[in-house]
Amino acid sequence: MEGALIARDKVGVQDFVLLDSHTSEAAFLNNLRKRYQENLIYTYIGSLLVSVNPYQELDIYTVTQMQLYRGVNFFELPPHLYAIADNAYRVMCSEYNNHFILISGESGAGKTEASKKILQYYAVTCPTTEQLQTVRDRLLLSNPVLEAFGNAKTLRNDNSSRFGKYMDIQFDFKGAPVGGHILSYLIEKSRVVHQNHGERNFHIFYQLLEGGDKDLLCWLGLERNPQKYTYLIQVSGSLSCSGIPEWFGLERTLKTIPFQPPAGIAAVQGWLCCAVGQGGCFSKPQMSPGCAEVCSDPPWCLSSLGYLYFQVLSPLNVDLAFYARDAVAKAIYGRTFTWLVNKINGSLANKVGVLSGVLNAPKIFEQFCINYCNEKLQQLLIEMTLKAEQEEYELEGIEVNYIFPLPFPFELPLHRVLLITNVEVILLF
Ligand SMILES: Nc1ncnc2c1ncn2[C@@H]1O[C@H](COP(=O)(O)OP(=O)(O)OP(=O)(O)O)[C@@H](O)[C@H]1O
Repeated sequence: MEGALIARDKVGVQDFVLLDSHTSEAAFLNNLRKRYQENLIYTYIGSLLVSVNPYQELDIYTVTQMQLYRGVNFFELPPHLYAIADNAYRVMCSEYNNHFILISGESGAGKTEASKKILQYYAVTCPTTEQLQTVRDRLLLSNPVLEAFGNAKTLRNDNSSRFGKYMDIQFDFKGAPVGGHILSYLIEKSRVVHQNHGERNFHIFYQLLEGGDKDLLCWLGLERNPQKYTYLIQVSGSLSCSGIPEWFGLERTLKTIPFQPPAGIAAVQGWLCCAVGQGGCFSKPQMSPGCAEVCSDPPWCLSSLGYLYFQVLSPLNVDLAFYARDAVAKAIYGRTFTWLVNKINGSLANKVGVLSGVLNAPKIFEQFCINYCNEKLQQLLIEMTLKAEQEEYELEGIEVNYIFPLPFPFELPLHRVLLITNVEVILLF
């Protein structure tokens, strides 16, 4: 008995609602710390799961673990992401309604990893046929592609998603995954032309230059040395891809999804031609003072975009021409990303139409929109948990201090608005 109590004390409580002093922040953090020290990274708050990033590989995501959680009642086993995934899936199958899993947290908290683990769980545990395996594989493979083009090293996370992702997985009446589709929003296009000190541009550029074979780079008119490219050398640290999936893996994935290899990377090259040296802008002595020519070298652009060749003579000074060059680079990248998401959606053989949107906005406004979107999702979560509880109390005649509804967006402390960078949503239907 004593041994059991010590063990319980050592790992705290599995569900925060069981904490004696459940309103104390210190007790909450203490419980989280105790469990984290024992590599217990998951704790429930009722049906919500709190996760702490372990920053190390834990032996809790094996197929055996997946089988263990499959079809088991929520609270019968220790808290786990698989329990959440399984519960959403089973309720969807039994009640024939849609479910979503909302994953939110600050940058580097582990949202992307969590969404990948949920997808892996469904890939392993859901019934499937040989034909449906293609959809399943493509769903899993879409991640490395999106990460290559949509993730970058930031000060908080070496593999930070610089876009919001809303993914849905469609199941048939037997519960087999038959399709999916991804909505990406607010790709951080400003990153292609400017990165903060210590941060990097999107992974794809470094991957391509580091791993692409000589013939490919030659065909694309690119040089291996990233120092040649203005947009890639604003970082202070290493330009290599350590810790990030390398080019070879990505190339294999692109073929599986499948992409036409030349088309898949052509737009990247189109963007890089904007980034060469001082960019495509230079002053022409024979032009009147203050004039600059913004020029895209015909062979590069023709081969990259197939049809786009432009030569603009305009009375711009060098600064304005650089500004225009950056705008073109951002537009190309934004469109590339949209195209990529559309392509992935097409390959997922979904029955509903493809939805994909990437907004074009200056950097601060971009961040504002991301925060606004996150706060809206957070509000939805509060609505669906606290409000539902309050209504139940009311029905049962239990007195309660009302904390909902609260006016949006002022109900949340400001630090929260600043810290959250994106939210992952997985919808099951
Ligand atoms: N469950 C986990 N097990 C082991 N390592 C993890 C886990 N979750 C996250 N990590 C580590 O933390 C890093 C950051 O996690 P992740 O990229 O998922 O954060 P994020 O919340 O999606 O961040 P961002 O908002 O910046 O995209 C991962 O690259 C991985 O190294």
